[in-house]
Amino acid sequence: MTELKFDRDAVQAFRFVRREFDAASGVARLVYAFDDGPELVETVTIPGAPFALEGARAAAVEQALTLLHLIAGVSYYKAAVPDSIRIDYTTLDAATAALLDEVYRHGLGEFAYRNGLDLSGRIRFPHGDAPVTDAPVLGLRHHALTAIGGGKDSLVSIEALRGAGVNQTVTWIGGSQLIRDCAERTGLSTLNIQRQLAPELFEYNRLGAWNGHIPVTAINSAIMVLAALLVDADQVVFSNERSASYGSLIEGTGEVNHQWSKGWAFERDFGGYVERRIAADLHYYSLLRPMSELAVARQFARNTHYDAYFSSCNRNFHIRGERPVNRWCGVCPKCHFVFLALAPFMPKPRLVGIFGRNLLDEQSQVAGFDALLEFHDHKPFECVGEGRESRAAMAALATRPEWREDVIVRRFAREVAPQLDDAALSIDALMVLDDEHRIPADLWEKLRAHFGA
Ligand SMILES: CC(=O)N[C@H]1[C@@H](OP(=O)(O)OP(=O)(O)OC[C@H]2O[C@@H](n3ccc(=O)[nH]c3=O)[C@H](O)[C@@H]2O)O[C@H](CO)[C@@H](O)[C@@H]1O[C@H](C)C(=O)N[C@@H](C)C(=O)N[C@@H](CCC(=O)O)C(=O)O
Ligand SMILES: Nc1ncnc2c1ncn2[C@@H]1O[C@H](COP(=O)(O)OP(=O)(O)OP(=O)(O)O)[C@@H](O)[C@H]1O
Repeated sequence: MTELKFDRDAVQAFRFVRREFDAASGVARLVYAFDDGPELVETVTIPGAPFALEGARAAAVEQALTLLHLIAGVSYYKAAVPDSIRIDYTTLDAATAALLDEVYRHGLGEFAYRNGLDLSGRIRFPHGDAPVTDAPVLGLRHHALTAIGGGKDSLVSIEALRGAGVNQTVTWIGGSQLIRDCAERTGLSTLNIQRQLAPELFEYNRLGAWNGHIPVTAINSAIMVLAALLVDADQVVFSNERSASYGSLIEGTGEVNHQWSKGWAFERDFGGYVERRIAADLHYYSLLRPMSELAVARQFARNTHYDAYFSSCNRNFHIRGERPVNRWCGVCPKCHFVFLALAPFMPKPRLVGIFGRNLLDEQSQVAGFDALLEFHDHKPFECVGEGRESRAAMAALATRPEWREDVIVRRFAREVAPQLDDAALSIDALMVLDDEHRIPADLWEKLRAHFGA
C-alpha cells in the first residue's frame, strides 16, 4: 500500500470527480479528489433497496444525488481550501452555483474564523449559462420523513406531526444507538440511513489538513431529500428553531453562526431550490422555525415520555471517541443551555433527575453560563439559544423559591441582572410565534394553537 501524503498548501484544485447511485443496493458513492491525488469516496446507504426508478422519478433522483455530491464535498474541500473548484462530470447553472457558494461560504464561517482564513470571494463554483427547466410534479405520496437527532427538538416535531395526523417515518443518519433508542421510543416507523466519510479524510487531518466545523445539517438535508424520492415521501421535516438563525457576535469580526445550516437563510434557499429544480411536490421545511428555543423547551416539558431516552449533548455523536456515561456530559454549552431552557418549565426534581445533577448549583460552571448570557464572553460556538433567551430564563429562575438560592442563579441576580433592562427579560415576549417559515399552510393552521398556548 502506498503511503498517503497531503500538503494542504500545495493543492491547487478540489475536484468533484463523479457520483453514482446503485438502485439495486441503495448505495450512493460520492467521489472527490484534490488535483490528481487519490479518490476520496464517501458512501451513503438508503435502506429499502432495490428501488425501481424510471422516467421523471429517476431524473429527480439524479438531480438530488448531484446536489448531495456537491454539498457533501464541503467536508473534503475544507481540508485544503484551494482557490479552484472543478466539477468533472457536468456544468452547473448559475443558480446551483450560487446556492453552493452560499452553503460553503456561510457553512464554513466558524471554520474560517477559527482558522484565521478569509473565505470572502474565495469560494466560486464554476458555472455556465445554459437555460434550466423547472422540476415536474412527481405525484409523491403524502408522507413525511422526519429527521430525528436524539435531542428535544425533533421529538417536539414528531409529537406535533402525530397530533396533526401526518403520516411520518422517523429518519436518522449514522449509527448512533442513542438516536435509535429515541426513534424506537416514538413507536413510529423508522429509517436509518448509513453514511461513511472517506477514511482518507482522517488521515489528511493527521497530516495537517485544515479542520473545523462543517454545515452538517445541510449535508443531512440533502441526504434526506434523496431518501424522500427513493421511499416516496413528499415532505422532509427538520426541527430547526428561529434562534438557530442568530450566530455569535464576535468583536472585530461580526456575526459567526456555528449552526448556519440550521438557520432560515439555508432553509429558504435550499427548500426553494429543491422545489424548483428537483421535484415540485417535494417540500423541505422546519416545523419549529416560528419558535424560539424557550418555546420549544416549554413544548418538550409537557411530555415525560422521552425523559429517560433523549440527549442534546453533542458529545454523544462523535464518529470516534468517548461518549458521556449517562447521556449528558454536564459541562458543555449544550448541556448548560438545555438545562437552563427547561428549568422554567419543569419541576426541579424531574430536571435534576434527567441530568443526574443540578448544573445551576455548581460554582465551577459559572463561566459556561456567563457565555450563554453573553456576559464577559460571546455566545459559544454550539447549538444554543440566543443570549436574550438565556437571560430571560435565568431571570425567571431568580424569582422562583426552588431555584433562587442555587449558586449560578444567585450570582446572576446579584451581579448580572442589575446591569440589564427588566423589559428585555420577559419570557412571554420570547413565546410569540414568528411568521417566517415554510410549514404547509394547512398544517400550520392546525399547529399554531398547539405551539402558541
Ligand atoms: C460530534 C461533534 O460535535 N463533532 C464536532 C467536532 O468533531 P470531532 O473531531 O470532535 O469529532 P467527529 O464528529 O467525530 O468528527 C471527526 C472529524 O470528521 C469531520 N467531519 C465530521 C462529519 C462530517 O460530516 N464531516 C466532517 O468533515 C470533523 O470536522 C472532524 O474533523 O468538532 C468538529 C469541528 O468543530 C465539528 O465539525 C464536529 O461536528 C460534526 C460535524 C457534527 O456532526 N456535529 C453536530 C453534532 C452538530 O454540531 N450539530 C449542530 C448543527 C450544526 C450545523 O452546522 O448544522 C447541532 O447540534 O445543532
Ligand atoms: N443524525 C441525524 N440524522 C438526521 N437528522 C439529524 C441528525 N442529527 C440531527 N438531526 C436533525 O438536525 C436538526 C438539528 O439537530 P439538533 O441537534 O438541533 O436537534 P435535536 O437533536 O432534535 O434537538 P437538540 O437541539 O435538543 O439537540 C434537527 O432537525 C435534527 O432532527
